[in-house]
Amino acid sequence: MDLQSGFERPDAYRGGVVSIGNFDGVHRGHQVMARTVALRARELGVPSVIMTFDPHPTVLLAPDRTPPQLTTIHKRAELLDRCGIDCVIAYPTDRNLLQLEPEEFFQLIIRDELEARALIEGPNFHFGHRRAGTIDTLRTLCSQHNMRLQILDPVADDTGWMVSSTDIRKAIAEGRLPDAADLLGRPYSVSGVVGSGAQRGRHLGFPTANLENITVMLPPDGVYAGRVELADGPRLAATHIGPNVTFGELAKKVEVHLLDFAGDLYGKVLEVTFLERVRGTQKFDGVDALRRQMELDIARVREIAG
Ligand SMILES: Cc1cc2nc3c(=O)[nH]c(=O)nc-3n(C[C@H](O)[C@H](O)[C@H](O)COP(=O)(O)O)c2cc1C
Ligand SMILES: Nc1ncnc2c1ncn2[C@@H]1O[C@H](COP(=O)(O)OP(=O)(O)O)[C@@H](O)[C@H]1O
Repeated sequence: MDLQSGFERPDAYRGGVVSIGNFDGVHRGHQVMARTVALRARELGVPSVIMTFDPHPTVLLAPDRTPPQLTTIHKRAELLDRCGIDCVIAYPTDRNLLQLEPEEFFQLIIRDELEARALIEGPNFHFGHRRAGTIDTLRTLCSQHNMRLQILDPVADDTGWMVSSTDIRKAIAEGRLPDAADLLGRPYSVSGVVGSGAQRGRHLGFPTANLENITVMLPPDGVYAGRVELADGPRLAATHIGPNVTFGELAKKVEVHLLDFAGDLYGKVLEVTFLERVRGTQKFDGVDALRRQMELDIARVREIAG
């Protein structure tokens, strides 16, 4: 799969079946769209293309209202690849792009740059300056230019509600990780690079890999059951998010204790899933009390994730 920052290698995307959107989270609705794009492209023998934006347009338009991201651009590309997408364009959002009127966006991006053969979008697609372009605008422009357009039905959750990145963010913010997983079609996960901490974990009997450089949303402080995929197979993971209040620390950390594992993880990239919240962060009266609780946490992780 080809991940491009902007319009770098036109051969990989020109003349394809295209869908444009943020695709943050690549949730069940996005997956249906991406698979439909891939299927139509195979039928026509052309590339399947997703054009997305990195950063999210609201980073420029309303930085204080920018929602936390659910997926990095690399994770988005990986998940879209699994849906059969050939090329992901991560457009480095700039003011010029956001100023384009819907008709200009259609002409300059969809026709001149992408040379799209067909477009596939969801029912709430908007495009151009101030999101002025609607599905109706798009229908008119596509029929004027003889371009095929397919609008997909919304994908709903069990209660009939449309799956959305907003609801997934809400579920994660409230610690409802099983609900987030239902909407995503997989457990929520974050990736980080293992850095060094206070070197206390090994003395507690529970070494923890401290994950740094996490750029996506985190669930609320507390302990989580999950898994980590290592080169030699999966491991259960007890993850703590929050400050080590028992030791008088204030800095928020994300630390993963891998069950049934011993080895050096420094500098490695780990992706940890969050299956269920076990409890909140607590301040314990000393190391022994914390250790006893961590033993209970780990037993719980085995029940949930094992
Ligand atoms: C499963 C688990 C639960 C934890 N729960 C708490 C907690 O409730 N309160 C707290 O202060 N620290 C908690 N911690 C964090 C420990 O204090 C931390 O791992 C330890 O101080 C080691 O820090 P270090 O990695 O910087 O050496 C938890 C860690 C794990 C792995
Ligand atoms: N079961 C394990 N889970 C997590 N990390 C482990 C494990 N076994 C060994 N390690 C290694 O030990 C390090 C953590 O030890 P710790 O004493 O908590 O130090 P630090 O404070 O630097 O995180 C991890 O970064 C990893 O390299």
